[in-house]
Amino acid sequence: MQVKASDIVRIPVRPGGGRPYDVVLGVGLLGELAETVVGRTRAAVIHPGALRATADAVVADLRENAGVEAHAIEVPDGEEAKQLRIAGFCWDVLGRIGFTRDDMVIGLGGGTVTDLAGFVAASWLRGVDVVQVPTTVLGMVDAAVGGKTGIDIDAGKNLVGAFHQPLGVLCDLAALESLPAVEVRAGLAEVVKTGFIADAAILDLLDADPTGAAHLPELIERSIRVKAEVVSGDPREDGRREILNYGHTLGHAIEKVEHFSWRHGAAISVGMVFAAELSRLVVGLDDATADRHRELLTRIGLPVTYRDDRWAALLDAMRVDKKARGRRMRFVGLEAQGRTVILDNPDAGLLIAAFTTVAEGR
Ligand SMILES: NC(=O)c1ccc[n+]([C@@H]2O[C@H](COP(=O)([O-])OP(=O)(O)OC[C@H]3O[C@@H](n4cnc5c(N)ncnc54)[C@H](O)[C@@H]3O)[C@@H](O)[C@H]2O)c1
Ligand SMILES: O=C(O)C(=O)C[C@@H](O)[C@H](O)[C@H](O)COP(=O)(O)O
Ligand SMILES: [Zn+2]
Repeated sequence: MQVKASDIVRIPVRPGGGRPYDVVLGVGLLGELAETVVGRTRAAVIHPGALRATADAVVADLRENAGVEAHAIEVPDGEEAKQLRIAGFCWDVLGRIGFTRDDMVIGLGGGTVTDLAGFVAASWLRGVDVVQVPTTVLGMVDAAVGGKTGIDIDAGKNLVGAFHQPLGVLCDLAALESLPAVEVRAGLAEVVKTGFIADAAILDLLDADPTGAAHLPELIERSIRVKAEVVSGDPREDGRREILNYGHTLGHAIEKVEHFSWRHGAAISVGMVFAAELSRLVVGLDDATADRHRELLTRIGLPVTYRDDRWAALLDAMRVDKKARGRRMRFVGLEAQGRTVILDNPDAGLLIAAFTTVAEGR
């Protein structure tokens, strides 16, 4: 997708008592990376195969313009990267190249790679610096910002990880030119989430152009601003940050049941429709807002239904969601657009009723 944006925008993230950083958004920013590694001895650029050429260019730039010993670490595409085996491979490489505490990891790729690179940085020597360079819409608007890092295990999505804030986030909109449309749509799911939980203008922009093309820089900037504000106030998810999990309880369960073959954005699209229906049943979310979920996500081209024969497995998966406490399942719900509420231990019958509205016979 061709993206035009004239200015460079810096969005501050001030995570509690932690180190402040900026999310930098603009076109042609990769050159800024060298400045962030000057003075270090080594940098490791973790990237997927799809971005090999970009990673090679970054490595060459860091060697020539920052004078560091730069290494590319290629990992599998997509969710395959978020595996213990792949984290182990990255640790092995860091060990082999003698990576020390003042060296720097760079996560170059979509949300899967920024989650993995962040986790590798959080765990290597108990924590080294990471700069995130997201190259998907989803990575820019959500995954690379806020320091949630992690990997998947058989028991579920993101169950092993750490909070580890990056030193900075560089969103080069030029990267999106090679991003397939299906990945843009997946990223728009998190943008829609941000619209429903916080910024109504996002929903209006997407209503006007559900491809996102006409307003992509503005949609990305608005979403990052919301995420930056939320994680600044609650970096370790002690409370308000949970709102960013809207649609994720069922969404993550679908990802697990589908053995991580669904795109994250597609799964949380269904998850948001479910959360809206549950909100309609439990806290009286108005019909127009609830219906707007299905309408808008469908117009974007995201799924809003899921097979009806997996409810038991989905329930099991939802019980190990990170928001659960003891035997109580907890969901992020909506009382109205922009007004989130925790739905604490909803009645089992209401959960099934909400699921019925997204269930599709096989
Ligand atoms: N940590 C967080 O706060 C957070 C937030 C949201 C999502 N996530 C995680 O993010 C992941 C999803 O991220 P995603 O949607 O970016 O998927 P992804 O990382 O799998 O990227 C999608 C695909 O696009 C390719 N790609 C990436 N950039 C490209 C480019 N510029 N041009 C062409 N191809 C490119 C990738 O190789 C991959 O095949 C999930 O694992 C999800 O759990 C994390
Ligand atoms: O940043 C957050 O906080 C989020 O919840 C953002 C989500 O979009 C993202 O998918 C996140 O990885 C989910 O986290 P988890 O704690 O539910 O694994
Ligand atoms: Zn998400």
